Amino acid sequence: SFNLPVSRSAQTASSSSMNVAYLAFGSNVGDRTSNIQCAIDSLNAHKDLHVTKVSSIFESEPMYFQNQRLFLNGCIEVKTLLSPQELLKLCKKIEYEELKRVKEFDNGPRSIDLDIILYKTEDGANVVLTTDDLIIPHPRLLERSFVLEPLCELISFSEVHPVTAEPIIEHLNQIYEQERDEDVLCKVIPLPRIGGKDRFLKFKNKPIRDSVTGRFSTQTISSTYTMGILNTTPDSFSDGGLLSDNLDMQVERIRVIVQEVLKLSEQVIIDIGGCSTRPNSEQASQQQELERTIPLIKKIRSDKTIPHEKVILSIDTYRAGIAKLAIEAGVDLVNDISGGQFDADMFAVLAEHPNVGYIMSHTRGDTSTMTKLTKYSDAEAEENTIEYVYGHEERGEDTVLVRNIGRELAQQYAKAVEVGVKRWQIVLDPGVGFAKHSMQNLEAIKGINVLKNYSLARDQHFIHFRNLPVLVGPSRKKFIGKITGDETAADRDFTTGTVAGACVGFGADIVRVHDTKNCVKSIRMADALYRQTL
Ligand SMILES: Nc1nc2ncc(COP(=O)(O)O)nc2c(=O)[nH]1
Ligand SMILES: Nc1nc2ncc(COP(=O)(O)O)nc2c(=O)[nH]1
Repeated sequence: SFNLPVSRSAQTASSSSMNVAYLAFGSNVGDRTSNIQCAIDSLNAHKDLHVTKVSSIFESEPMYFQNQRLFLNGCIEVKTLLSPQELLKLCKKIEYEELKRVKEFDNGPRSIDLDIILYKTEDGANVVLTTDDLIIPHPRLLERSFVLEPLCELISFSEVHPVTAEPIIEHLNQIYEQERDEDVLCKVIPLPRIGGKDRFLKFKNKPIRDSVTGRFSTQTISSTYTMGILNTTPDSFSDGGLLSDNLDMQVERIRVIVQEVLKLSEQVIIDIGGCSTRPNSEQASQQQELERTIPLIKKIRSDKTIPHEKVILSIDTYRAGIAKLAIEAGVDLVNDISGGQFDADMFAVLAEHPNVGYIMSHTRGDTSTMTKLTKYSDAEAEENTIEYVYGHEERGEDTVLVRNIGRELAQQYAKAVEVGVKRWQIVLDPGVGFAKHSMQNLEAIKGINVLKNYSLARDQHFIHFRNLPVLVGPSRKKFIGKITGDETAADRDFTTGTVAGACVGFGADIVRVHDTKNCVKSIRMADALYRQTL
């Protein structure tokens, strides 16, 4: 194995006055996401337990007994005063009393399964226990990618398995070495159900071995999402507000976008904006933004001719109040160019809606100052911070910008999960065109895979962006014009298609574009070339 930075958390666990346990959750009966959310809420409600971290959710084929529904799995970290036996009792109570689990047979369907996989006492020592009803570490942990993958989002790379004494992430790599189909997991972002049916954003992640380091990092092999834009602002720089204040025309435009994208995709995302965010633009009032967006969202969602299970709506806003109303009106995603910096209430709104996705973008300052805040260096990295880009050796000059973006997004991420936003809701965005000059925008795009593998260890905190999807919004932006000479935004569509394809090549999972008709083709071509998705 390789010399990994030992994260502070491994050394200072003793400073926490609580025991730390890692639980695995699984569900394949009923409304699986809601079962998972209820189980987490029930655990958190216990006076002697606090849920401190929640992983992504992965959908996977049932292991052992195939003839049943797909499972949703993930892991959580809890701090607790409960002993392992008391914790087991609490898990069983939640499974059988609160979530009415009915155990038909071993490895069979279940509304919820809560397993204790690791348990550390307050001095950081690992518990190793074998009794009739409880074995710690979980005996089947090392054969299950649907447990190890989410667990590796929560623990530092140096965390070792208490029995094998090998880094846990090494055990995951050993599973991936076998290249089994069932280990290609699908990371899902749960969205509001419509008509009692599950709706997700899905990202099928294939473990790819890095030829230099021999380590595995996951690469998305499912189709890249096309996010169409509906700017309802009269001054939006790119389409001059052609559609502003005409609801029927806007719905017609949406119908066209839906039809264009669904020709080549399973789903389409439409981003509805009511307040321009281009540099130095005058900011619409909350009331204006509300009038431009909420009636439109309601009209779309009440339109029976639109296939809502395939049409995913996003609200492009940095205002918590607008986000809340938009969620109530039927949006599935909140797209916040400020990453929660402009409105302190934004994260609380997302924490209340665990089945709404959150696009957390990088920027600095505000729309009137961001063009000047383009100095990126390693000076900002605090001395007690260990940064690491898992699977990539680059930690030199060529990743300074992206590691800065990662560090600043990690700060927002930490605040968000502190308030109760779940990791499974979050999509990252490097913020192309926000607090970056032209060449830096190119670097941000080229560094997407570095951002996806960014990790930061500081004191008690370990944050890894593993499995977080990345959205990029290059469409018609100035950095394109700077290179092609196209002064006006509307002349940049052809080149936006080129850039959209390149974004897929560099690892983007969602690309935000104006000209959906042509860009969805560029994106599909790039999937065929880079993701072997035909
Ligand atoms: N994909 C998937 N397959 C499974 N197969 C069996 C069990 C039974 O697990 P247990 O031994 O902990 O009861 N759990 C899962 C699961 O959570 N996900
Ligand atoms: N997530 C995300 N959202 C965005 N919203 C607006 C704009 C500005 O472009 P527009 O005025 O053409 O919408 N760019 C982004 C972006 O890059 N990422």
